[in-house]
Amino acid sequence: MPTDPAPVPSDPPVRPAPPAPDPPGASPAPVLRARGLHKAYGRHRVLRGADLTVAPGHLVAVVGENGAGKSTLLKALAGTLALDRGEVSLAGTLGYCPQDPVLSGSLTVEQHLRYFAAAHRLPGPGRGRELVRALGYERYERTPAGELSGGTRQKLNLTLALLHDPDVLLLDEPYQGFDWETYLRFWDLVEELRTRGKAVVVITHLVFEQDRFDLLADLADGRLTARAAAGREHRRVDA
Ligand SMILES: Nc1ncnc2c1ncn2[C@@H]1O[C@H](COP(=O)(O)OP(=O)(O)OP(=O)(O)O)[C@@H](O)[C@H]1O
Repeated sequence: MPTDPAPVPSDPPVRPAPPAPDPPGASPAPVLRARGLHKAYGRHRVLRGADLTVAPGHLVAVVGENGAGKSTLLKALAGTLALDRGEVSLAGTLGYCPQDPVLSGSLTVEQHLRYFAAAHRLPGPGRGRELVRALGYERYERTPAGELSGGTRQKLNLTLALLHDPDVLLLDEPYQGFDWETYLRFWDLVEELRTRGKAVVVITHLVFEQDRFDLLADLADGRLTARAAAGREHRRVDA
């Protein structure tokens, strides 16, 4: 009688190979990449093929004339505005601080921290309280947002964007209304994020601050070009 063939041992499960480490000197993979962004409002073509690549730990300034489309670009990167064409890819979590704070006037600062912490499934408002202290407005924790000054509302706006410690932070003129002390605290905070490998994209008009940034991306005619330190040479920012 023929005997059953011996069972063939099955192949060991195939595991995906771990990602190869970056070779020394190689640039890290981008955490945010935008390609060929197009956006028109009616017949007004605001973005016309804008490209942007942001590496972890990089601080990028988006500059440009009033009406150049900087806020439109940031909304498109944040995914809050539908593009006509183009692609945005994000490798990580996102925090977005729009120009106009989206706060509930009747809720206190503390209540905002709690609600947003719950929305992000954080264990509690601990990180929010740290940020409130870092930006120096802890005396307003029990004040309803509707009674805060413009600058303090902006601090709360920034705190909420940072609450979940995002990998990429998009800031639309974040320091409008900040006093000098808060402005300095803001930059300390950004430096701390950067040293932890977080990427930060800031719309700014403060071009005298250019030494702070890894890249100064100039938006004109719907496209971004990198402004060299001397402010003269331009190249595309999709390297
Ligand atoms: N929802 C909208 N509908 C129609 N036009 C719009 C809309 N939002 C922006 N625009 C127009 O698109 C252009 C770009 O606006 P955007 O706010 O993106 O510019 P910006 O560079 O951020 O300006 P600023 O420096 O003044 O803040 C402007 O001409 C603006 O009037």
